[in-house]
Amino acid sequence: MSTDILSRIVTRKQEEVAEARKRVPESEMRSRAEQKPRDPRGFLKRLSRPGVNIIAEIKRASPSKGSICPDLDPAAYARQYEAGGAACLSVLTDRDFFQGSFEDLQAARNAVSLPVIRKDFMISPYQFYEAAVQGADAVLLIVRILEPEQLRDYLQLAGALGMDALTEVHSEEELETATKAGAKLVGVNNRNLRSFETNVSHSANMASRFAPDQVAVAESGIKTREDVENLLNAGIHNFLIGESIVRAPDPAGFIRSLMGE
Ligand SMILES: O=P(O)(O)OC[C@@H](O)[C@@H](O)c1c[nH]c2ccccc12
Repeated sequence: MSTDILSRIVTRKQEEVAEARKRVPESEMRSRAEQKPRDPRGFLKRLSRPGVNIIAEIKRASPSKGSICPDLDPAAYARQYEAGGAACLSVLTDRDFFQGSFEDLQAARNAVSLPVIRKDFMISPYQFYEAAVQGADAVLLIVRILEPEQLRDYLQLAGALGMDALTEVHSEEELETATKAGAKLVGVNNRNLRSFETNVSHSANMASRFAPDQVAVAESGIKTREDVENLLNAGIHNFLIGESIVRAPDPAGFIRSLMGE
C-alpha cells in the first residue's frame, strides 16, 4: 500500500484527542472518570470461562472493507448477539475510519448485560478517562502503536479505572513485548494493520507462544465454524469476530453455528 493507513489513523487520533481536550480539559475528564460510579461487567472474567467465547463486534465500516453495514442499529444488534450466546461485545468508537461513536457504545451496552470493549486506537491517557466515563468494561491496546513504557502505563491506568485491557499483537516480537509489560489478556490479530493482509491461521500458529497464565484471543477474518474449530484445535477458545457476524442475515443464529450449536 502506498499510504500507511495505521499511521494516518494515529495522526488523526492525535488531532481528535487535542480537539476533545479543548472541549473538556484532561483534568476535568480525569475527575469525571474517577468519580463515575462503576459497575464493571467483567470482560476478562467472562473470557476465562471454558468453551467457545465470542466477542461479537458492532462494525459499520472499516478502512479495508469500506461500508459493511452503515445503518445498523447498535442496540438491536447487541440484543441479537446476546441472544446468540456471545460472551462479550466489541464496539468501534473511531468515527473517521470505522463510522463508530460513543453513541454506539452506549446504545449497545444499555441494551444488554454483556461486558463491552471500547475498540479504538488508544494513544493518550485522555481516551482512558473517556472510556471510563462512557462505562466501557475494557479497552484495546495495540502494541504496534505504543512504546513499551506506554503499554505498561496504560495497562496500569486501565486497571486503576476499573477496566480490563485487551492487548493486541500481530508478530511474535510484539507478543514478547506484551508479555514483558504484564499483559494477561492478549489478542493476536490475523490482520496486519499495515498491509490489511489477513490469514486466519496466523493466531493458531502463534498459540504455542503464549504463557500459561495468559488468555488468548484470535482476532479478525473468522467466518466459518471450520475456522473456529481449527483455532480450538490450536488451543484458542476466545474469538473476536466482526464482519461475518454483521453481514449474517441472522446474527444470533450465525453466532450459535460458530459455537457449534
Ligand atoms: O471484522 P473481522 O475481520 O471479523 O475483525 C474483527 C476485529 O478483529 C477487527 O475489527 C479488529 C481487530 N483489531 C482491530 C484494531 C482496530 C480496528 C479493528 C480491529
